[in-house]
Order: sequence, then C-alpha cells, then structure tokens
Amino acid sequence: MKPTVVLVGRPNVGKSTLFNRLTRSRDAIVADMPGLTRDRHYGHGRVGDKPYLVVDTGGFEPVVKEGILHEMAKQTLQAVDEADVVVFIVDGRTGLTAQDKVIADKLRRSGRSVHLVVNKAEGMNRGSVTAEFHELGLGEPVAISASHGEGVRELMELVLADLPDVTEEEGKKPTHPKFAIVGRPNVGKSTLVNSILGEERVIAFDLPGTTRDSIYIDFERSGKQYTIIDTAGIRRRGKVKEAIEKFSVIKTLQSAEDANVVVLVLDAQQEISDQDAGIAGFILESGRALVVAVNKWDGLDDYRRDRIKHDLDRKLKFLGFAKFHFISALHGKGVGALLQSIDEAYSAAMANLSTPKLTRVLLAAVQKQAPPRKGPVRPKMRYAHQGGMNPPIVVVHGSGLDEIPESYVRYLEHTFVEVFKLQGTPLRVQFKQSHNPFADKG
Ligand SMILES: Nc1nc2c(ncn2[C@@H]2O[C@H](COP(=O)(O)OP(=O)(O)OP(=O)(O)O)[C@@H](O)[C@H]2O)c(=O)[nH]1
Ligand SMILES: Nc1nc2c(ncn2[C@@H]2O[C@H](COP(=O)(O)OP(=O)(O)OP(=O)(O)O)[C@@H](O)[C@H]2O)c(=O)[nH]1
Repeated sequence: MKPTVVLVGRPNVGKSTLFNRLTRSRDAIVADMPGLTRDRHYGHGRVGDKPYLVVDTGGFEPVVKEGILHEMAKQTLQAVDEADVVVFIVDGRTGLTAQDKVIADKLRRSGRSVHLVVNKAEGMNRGSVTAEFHELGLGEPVAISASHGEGVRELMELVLADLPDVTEEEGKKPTHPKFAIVGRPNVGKSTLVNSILGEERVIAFDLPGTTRDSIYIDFERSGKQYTIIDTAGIRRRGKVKEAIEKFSVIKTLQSAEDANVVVLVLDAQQEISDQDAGIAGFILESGRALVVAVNKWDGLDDYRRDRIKHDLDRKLKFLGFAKFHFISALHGKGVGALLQSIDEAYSAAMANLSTPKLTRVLLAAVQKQAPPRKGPVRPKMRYAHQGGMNPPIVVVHGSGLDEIPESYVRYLEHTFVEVFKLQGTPLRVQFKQSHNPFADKG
C-alpha cells in the first residue's frame, strides 16, 4: 500500500507551498477534466519510483482566533493518526514559537514517525537556521525552501527511506478483481457489502481491527474469485452502530489505491454533494477502474429519478468512462449486474493490447484526423505500444509530439477505448519522442 505522508504545522509556515510542489507533476494528468472537483488537501506524489499519498492539514478547520492554538484541530489529529509519516513544518524566518511547541508535544505523544522541517531557509546558513529547533526534541531538523524547491527531494527521500517499498508489490500482476467499496457516510456501503456477501459471511469476518485497517474479504461467486476491501466493515458490530467514526478520506484513498476496481457508492435520495465529487476526483486521479453504484433507487418516483440522473450528468461528467448502476442494496436489487460490471472493468483495466493492433488503430485514427500542426514541425506518429496496466497506458512514438493539444489526446484515448472495448477503466495516452535521423537533413 502507498505510504501516507501528512504535512502538519501552524498557519503560514508553507504547508500548501510544499504540498503543491510535491503533487504538481501528478496533477497534470487530469489537469483539465471538465467538471472535475478536487479537494486540494489530498494528492499523489512520487520520488524516483516511490509513490506516496500526501495530505495538507492546513485549513482543515478554521484557525483558532484568540491566543495560541491549545489543541490541534480534530481533523488534523485524525490525519496524524492515520499517517505513516508526519512532516512537521516550522518557519525558519519567524523562529521557534509557542504554537510550535504545543504541536511538537502532540506529535511526540502520537507515537508516529515525525520529521521536523525548517522551511523558508533559502539563502540562510543551515546550521544556524535549524539550531533553535533542536529544543523540540524531534530529532535533527532538516532545512528546506518549499518555494524555491531547495532540499525538498532530499527531504522526501529521507521521509520515505524507512518505509516498506511498494514498487515491487505494485508490479505483481493480479489474478482476480479486488474491489473497494467507497463513498461518503451513510450512502449504504455496509448494506451493499452485506448484500454482496450474504449476512452469515459478514458476521464470520466481523473481526475487531484497528481504526486504520480496512477488512479484506475473499469470496467466490458463480465460480469466480473476488476480494472485497471493506472500509466500513470495522464499524459494523452487531445491532447498534455506536459512535459512528468520522469519515476518513485517507482510508478511502488508500483502499482505492490498493484495489484494482473501485465501486463508488452514491445516495440517490440525497443531492450529489461536493464530497461525492471530491471522492470521484481522487478515484479518477488514482487511475483505477470504476463502477458507480447509485444506491437507494427504491422508493423514488419517476420525477426524482430523472432529476438525479440529470444531476449525475452534470456533476460527474468526468466519470464518463464508468458504468452507472441504479441499485437498491437494501433489497438486493441490481447487485448481480453490478458484479458483472466489476468483472468487465477489471478485464478492461488488465487488458493486453498488442503492439501491431495498437499501431494499426493509431495510424487509422491519424489518417482520419491528423494531429494539428503547431509551429514549423508537423507531428508524426509512428507506432504505439502498451506501457502499463490498471490503467492501460498507450505510449505513442513519433516526432514533433511536444505540443499535441489536449483535445487530440482525448480523441486518441476515445478511439483506443472504443476499438478495444475497454468499458470501466480510464486509459492514458503518453508520447515518446524518437529521434529522427533524417530530420536534420533537409
Ligand atoms: N521565503 C519563503 N517563503 C515561503 C516559502 N514557502 C512558503 N512561503 C511563503 O509563506 C507563506 C505561507 O505559505 P503557505 O504555503 O500558504 O502556508 P501554509 O502553512 O499552507 O498556511 P495555512 O494554509 O494558513 O496553514 C506564503 O506567502 C508563501 O509564499 C519558502 O520556502 N521561502
Ligand atoms: N431505502 C434504502 N435505504 C438503504 C439502502 N441501502 C442502505 N440503506 C440505508 O441507509 C442507511 C445507511 O446504510 P449503511 O450501509 O450503514 O451506510 P454506510 O455507507 O456503510 O455508512 P457509514 O458506515 O456511515 O459509512 C441505513 O439506514 C440503511 O438501511 C437502499 O438501497 N435503500
């Protein structure tokens, strides 16, 4: 599973500046999806071949108005609790403050692994800028400049050094669908898991766990093997749901990363909320295959059904690649069809796309509509091969491919998806310049 790095610190120390720097390159992938809403607190980062999730806790809750911050915001504490590593940022220009001490104390008691980072250190002597922060008792402070990008890469290498390497695990080819049921509180995730597995099964697996673990359940249906990742499972204990735990975006993201198919559950009896769209945005960014379950479809008249469909069209347009199912988890309606779509999405995400066929499809697409010329060089696309799975990545080789417009990339994506019938997974097209030995000669 990808490690989660949580950025903590008092206001104005540079958390979001660092966050933006860590997540910038990844954002480009889904930069201009129409309608996509993303919560700018959660993102994907990578150092070398090590991927991680990063959380900016700044602005999670309104800043306490008077006096020093006596208590870290609840949401921040939850994020710290669910983190693999905490990066605690202080301001090298302001120097050590009382608030820093309060936060340091909380972090020390959290038992998490903490890296102390002194930001805004550009043009300053490393030794002297970090000196006073030793007093926080969180080990050797690391000096960086988030806005200038100094020391950031070294910092992330250090932060990730002690964590288990996930790249090897990622490379393993899965053998069957492993799907995560995600969605905001109360949409019916537990009910859906029950409906898929059958009551007895769930009770048998209803093991107490720690708050941060999801439950993984293997099951068989119609002779086929599945693994379900149940993020809600831990809360479901017998009759009464005591103290419903706070919704965890981190847990949702982690389980989506770990799955090969995500089932996003929505509540048809409520409006599609910003939180729904936010979760949908993360799933899109993760590149996972997706099936949408619009739950609680029972008890709605035609007018309301039309309205919700309209609402979905408008707010979740960017999930056009996914199949939508209108189900009732409570009455077990539509659950079989949902599983079929999970199978289909899984196969699409894991499809083997042969180089000759990809190349044929590419050349036919180019023939039908050539990439627009920009500047003096005409883009030339020569061949395509598969560069990855889950999501399928098609690497197009050629020359003059620097400035292919986004609309043309989408055109190619749609063409590959249609010809290879890849329902339920996003597909990405990447370009690779090959040096053309004849280009300079005339
Ligand atoms: N000189 C200098 N300024 C920086 C650096 N990093 C961030 N800043 C500035 O510090 C200010 C606060 O940065 P933010 O990234 O918004 O800080 P934050 O911790 O996210 O603040 P909150 O959202 O209020 O918690 C901005 O004016 C940044 O431009 C740095 O490395 N050097
Ligand atoms: N009418 C109707 N109600 C449903 C359906 N599915 C679930 N519910 C109800 O919605 C409520 C929430 O269901 P849960 O399965 O606990 O939802 P959850 O998403 O697991 O909720 P959290 O544990 O808070 O994340 C319960 O009262 C369910 O009985 C459905 O298909 N139709």
